Amino acid sequence: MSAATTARTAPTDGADPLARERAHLAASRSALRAMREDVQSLDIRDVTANWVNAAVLQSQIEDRIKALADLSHTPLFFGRLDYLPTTQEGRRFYIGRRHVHDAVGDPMVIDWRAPVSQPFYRASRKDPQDVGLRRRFGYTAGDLTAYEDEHLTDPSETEQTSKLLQAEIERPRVGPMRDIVATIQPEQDEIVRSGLSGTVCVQGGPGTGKTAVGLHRVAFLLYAHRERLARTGTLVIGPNRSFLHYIEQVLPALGELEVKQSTVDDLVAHVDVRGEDTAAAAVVKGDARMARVLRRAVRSHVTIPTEPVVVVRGSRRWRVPAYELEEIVRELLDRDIRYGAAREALPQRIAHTVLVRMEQSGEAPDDRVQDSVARGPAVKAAVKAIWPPVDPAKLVLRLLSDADFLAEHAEGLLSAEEQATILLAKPPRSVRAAKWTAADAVLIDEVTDLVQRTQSLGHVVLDEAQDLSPMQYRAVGRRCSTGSATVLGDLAQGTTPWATASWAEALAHLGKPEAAVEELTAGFRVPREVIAYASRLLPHMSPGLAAVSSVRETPGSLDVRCVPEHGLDEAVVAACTESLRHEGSIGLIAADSRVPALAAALTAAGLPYLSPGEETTRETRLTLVPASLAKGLEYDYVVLDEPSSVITAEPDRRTGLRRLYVALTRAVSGLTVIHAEPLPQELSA
Ligand SMILES: Nc1ncnc2c1ncn2[C@@H]1O[C@H](COP(=O)(O)OP(=O)(O)OP(=O)(O)O)[C@@H](O)[C@H]1O
Repeated sequence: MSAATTARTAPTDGADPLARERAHLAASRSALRAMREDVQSLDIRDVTANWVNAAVLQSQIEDRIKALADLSHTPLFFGRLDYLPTTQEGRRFYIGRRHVHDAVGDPMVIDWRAPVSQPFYRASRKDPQDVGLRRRFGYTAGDLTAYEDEHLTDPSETEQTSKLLQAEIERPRVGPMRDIVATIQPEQDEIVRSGLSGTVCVQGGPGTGKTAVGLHRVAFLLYAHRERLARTGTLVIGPNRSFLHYIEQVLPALGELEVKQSTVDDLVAHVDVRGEDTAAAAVVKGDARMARVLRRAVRSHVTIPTEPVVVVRGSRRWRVPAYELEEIVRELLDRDIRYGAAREALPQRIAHTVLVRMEQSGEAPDDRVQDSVARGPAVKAAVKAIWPPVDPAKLVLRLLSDADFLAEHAEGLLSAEEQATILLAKPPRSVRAAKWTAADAVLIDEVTDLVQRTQSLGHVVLDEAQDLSPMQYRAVGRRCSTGSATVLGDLAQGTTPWATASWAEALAHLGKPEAAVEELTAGFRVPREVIAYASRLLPHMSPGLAAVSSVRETPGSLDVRCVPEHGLDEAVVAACTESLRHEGSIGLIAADSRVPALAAALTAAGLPYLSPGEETTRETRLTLVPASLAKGLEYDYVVLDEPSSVITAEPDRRTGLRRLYVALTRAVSGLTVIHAEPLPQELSA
C-alpha cells in the first residue's frame, strides 16, 4: 500500500487482512474469557490461613474478575504496531485497554500504557522509533470494520490526517465523557507519560484535551507505579460536582476504579458552609498573606514561661527553673514543627530535664519514670499554660470577630481596610452558630494543618486550576506535599475574582515552584469557525494568550441570530428544537438569571431537559446549563442565549468576557448564538 492512510471496509475472504484482524479480535476475546474463567475458578480455601486473609483475597479476586470483563462496546484493541526486524525481532503488537495473553502466556493484546505501546502514540515519519507499520482500527457498534495504515519508513508515503481520528472526534457525544486512549496525540502523550516524581502544569485553551490528558496520566501512573500509589492514594480535583459526575466514567473505563474525586470545597469540609462572602472579602481571605496571619495567630498561643515547674516524687521535689523551660520552648518554636507535634513533645522534654536532675543527684530512673513525670499533674498544668490546644475553627472565628486580635496578627500584612473587609459585622455567639463561607473553610484547613500535618497523597490532578485562590492552592498543595501533581487550566478561563494571573505564581502557592509548564495548542472540541469567533475576546481579557488552533474544519458550525426582544425565548426554543434534529447532546447555555424563564419556555414547548451533571441519554439530550456551571463541559450542539446578559451577570467586564468565552467554547459541532440586545463590541471582528 503506498497511500499513507488506507481505510478498508467490508471483509471479502479469509485472506483479506481485515478478516485476519477480526480473527485476532475473536481469538483475543476468547483468551480474555479464559483468563477470566481462570480467576473465577481459583479455590482459595487451601491457601489462606484465616478468614481475614480469605476476605481480602476474595475481594481482590472479585476486582480482578471485574477488570477482566469484556465490554462489548469498548474494542479490545484499537491499534497495531509492527516493529522493524531491527528491534523486537520484527514483532507485532496489538494495542488495547488491557493486557490479554493466550494459554501459554504470550501477549495477544498489550496494555496501551506499556513501554512497548509508546511508539503507537509517538512514532512519526521523522522519528519512526523502529516501527515499520502503525495500523489504527475503526469499529462500528463494536464490530471491527476498518483499518488505516502508516508505513513510517516508506519515503513514498505522505503525511495525512487520520480519518479514524477525525471520526472519533466527531462521534456524537451522549452520556458521560469518554476516554481518548485510541487517539492520544504525541504532545498529549508526552504529558500522560511524564514521570511520577515531577509535577506538570498544562496551560491549554478550550478543548485542547487537558481534562482528558489529566485522567489518562493518572491511569498511566497507576500502571507504572501501582503499588506505591495504592499505598499513598490518588485524587482528581474538579471545579464542582456536576463536572466530576461528567468525568467519573473515564477512569473506570480504563480499568482504574480506585481513584478518588473531589472538589476543593469537599477537601476542606471541616465545617458546614452556609454563608457567602462578598467578592472583596473572599479575595482577602484567599490571599496567601492570610497564611502568615494564621501562623502568627496560632503561635501566639504559646506563652513563654515565667514560673518554674516543680515535680514532687515521693519525698523529693525537682525544680525546672523558668529559664530552662524558656529554652525548651524557644527551641521547639525554632524547629518549626507543627504546633500539635510540639505540644506533644513538650511534656517529654520537661520530664527529660527532671530526669537529668535525678541522675545528677545519684538516682537511676528509667524511661518509665520519664513517662510518668511527663503525665504527672505538674507538667500537665505547665504544658496547658505554655502550649494550650488550638481549635482551628475557634481561632478563625476569633480572627474574624475580634478586631484587636486580627490587628495584632495582621500587622504589616493586611491593611486596615483589608482587615475591616473580612471582619464580621455581627459576630456569632459560638462556633456552631457561625455562618461559615467557602473561604473560611479553607482558612480553617490551613490552621488544622498548622496544628497537625495533613496527610499527603501520591498524586493529585487539579483541573480548572486557574480559578483557585492562593489559599486554595495551599490546601491542595499540602495534599500532595510528598507526592506530585498534574495541574491543568487555562488562564483565559479564570472567572473568579482571585483567578491566577500566572502559572508561576500558582505553582509557588501549590508548593511546586519547580514544576514544568507545558502548553497544548491543538483544539479537539471546538470547530475552527467557532473558536475563531470566541478568540476575538482574547485580546480584551487575556492579552498574550495564543488562540487555539482547531483540528476540525466544520463549515456552517456558527450561526448568530438577532431577534426582537419579545421573541427571544421563542427563538431560543426554536434553535433547541432545530439542534435536536441532529444526533448527539445539546446544551442551552444562559446567564444564571435567565435559567428560570428558559426552563419555563422549554416546558411550555414540551421539550424535556436536564441539569448539568445529569447524564444525557438517547431520549433526553438537551441540558439547560447556567453559564456559571458550563466550565469543563461540552455538547455536540450549543445554543447560547443572550451573550450580553452572560457578561453583565459578572462583577466586572473582564470576568464577564471570560465567562462568555467559556460559554462560546463548549460546542463540538455547532453553535447558535441568539441575541436581542446588541452583541458585545468585543465580539465584532
Ligand atoms: N487526542 C484526542 N483524541 C480524540 N478526542 C480528543 C483528544 N483530545 C481531546 N479530545 C476530545 O476533545 C474534547 C475536549 O477535551 P477536554 O475536555 O479534555 O479539553 P479541555 O482542555 O479540558 O477543555 P476545557 O478547557 O474546555 O475544559 C473531549 O471531548 C475530548 O474527548
